[in-house]
Amino acid sequence: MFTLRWGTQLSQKLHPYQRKRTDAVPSTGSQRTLKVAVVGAAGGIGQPLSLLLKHHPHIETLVLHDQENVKGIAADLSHIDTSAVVQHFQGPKKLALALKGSDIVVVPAGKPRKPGMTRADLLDANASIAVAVANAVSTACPGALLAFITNPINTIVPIVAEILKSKAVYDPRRLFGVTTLDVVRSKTFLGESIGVEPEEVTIPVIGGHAGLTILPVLSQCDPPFDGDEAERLSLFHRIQEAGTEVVIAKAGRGSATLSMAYSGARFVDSLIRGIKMEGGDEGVVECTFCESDVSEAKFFASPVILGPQGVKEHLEIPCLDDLEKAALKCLIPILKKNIEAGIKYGQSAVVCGF
Ligand SMILES: NC(=O)C1=CN([C@@H]2O[C@H](COP(=O)(O)OP(=O)(O)OC[C@H]3O[C@@H](n4cnc5c(N)ncnc54)[C@H](O)[C@@H]3O)[C@@H](O)[C@H]2O)C=CC1
Ligand SMILES: O=C([O-])CC(=O)C(=O)O
Repeated sequence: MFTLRWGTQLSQKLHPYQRKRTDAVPSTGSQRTLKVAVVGAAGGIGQPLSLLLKHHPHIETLVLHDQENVKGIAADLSHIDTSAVVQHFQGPKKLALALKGSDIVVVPAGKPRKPGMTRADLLDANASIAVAVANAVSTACPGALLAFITNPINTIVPIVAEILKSKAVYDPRRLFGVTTLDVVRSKTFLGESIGVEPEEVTIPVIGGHAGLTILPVLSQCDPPFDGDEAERLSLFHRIQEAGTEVVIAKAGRGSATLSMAYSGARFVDSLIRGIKMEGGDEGVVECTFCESDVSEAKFFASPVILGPQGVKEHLEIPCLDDLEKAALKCLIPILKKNIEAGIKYGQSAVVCGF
């Protein structure tokens, strides 16, 4: 029978640079206790993401929210023989009600790219969605772990932080931009290149989630990638431009949805394993875009250990080789600019009372 591989198999192996921990608490078992909400559940990512989450052994209630009608999607999912209860809500007026008491809110709501667009071009269309979700979270579930998939991630996450700050509910440990797809792609492409199963590959991907801000740390790949400089550069470029590869292939019908749903489900699974303290000695490690002081940028994608409150510990930026050091130097000013745009947008949204 087909079974999804939740838990350690679906997540990354221990990173080579990760410290062993001694304060881990044993698994609390597999009771369904959690309420997880998907905002944008009718979309290209939202539907397969919800399908994957319907199978999760710890999810008791799966909430689907969208501005479009999700009643049919909820009816469809509710026939699957797993016991997560599916609820559905439509429209902005129902958003706070939908999110009430959620433990995790994952947000794939928003416009995707068309060929010729950058992720930054989505800001005008998607920023107000992020503001609306942040406002609703602040009253309905201020303690929830909040994971944004909506692009442009580098700017959306700082916007949300400003809105939550204005409501006095911002906790940097609980706000994430989902960059797991960059790790998933890196594992796949490196697995092909090295000649091993992609599941066997571990590699941190740091920085942000757009073009040059995506920095796959090839030098820390396990098993090692020992391609020559031309091969390294070509792989580096393919990982950075993988989103565009899909946008071009879809020819106007959006961007990555299925690989993103898989990656989003994997990230939610890691958040859940953090909540349930299921990471064993090593803890649950994911690369994610969140506020930290590990770099010169206020928000940065890097490996973190997840726990019940979200980020439990930021791991240091992995050792970089000369190519990666140059890439980091080049990405920091771009990322800072993206973040600054988000802070400005968020602050003006607060002033305007959105
Ligand atoms: N972080 C990442 O790695 C990735 C991010 N993305 C981003 O994910 C977002 C969604 O992509 P797709 O699912 O392909 O788009 P889509 O257009 O297929 O789905 C978006 C859904 O959001 C809903 N929506 C829009 N505004 C809403 C609101 N205010 N409240 C509730 N629902 C709302 C729409 O009705 C639609 O059902 C895009 O911004 C895309 O760029 C896509 C791939 C990877
Ligand atoms: O490229 C896009 O617009 C969607 C995205 O973020 C990705 O696939 O990495």
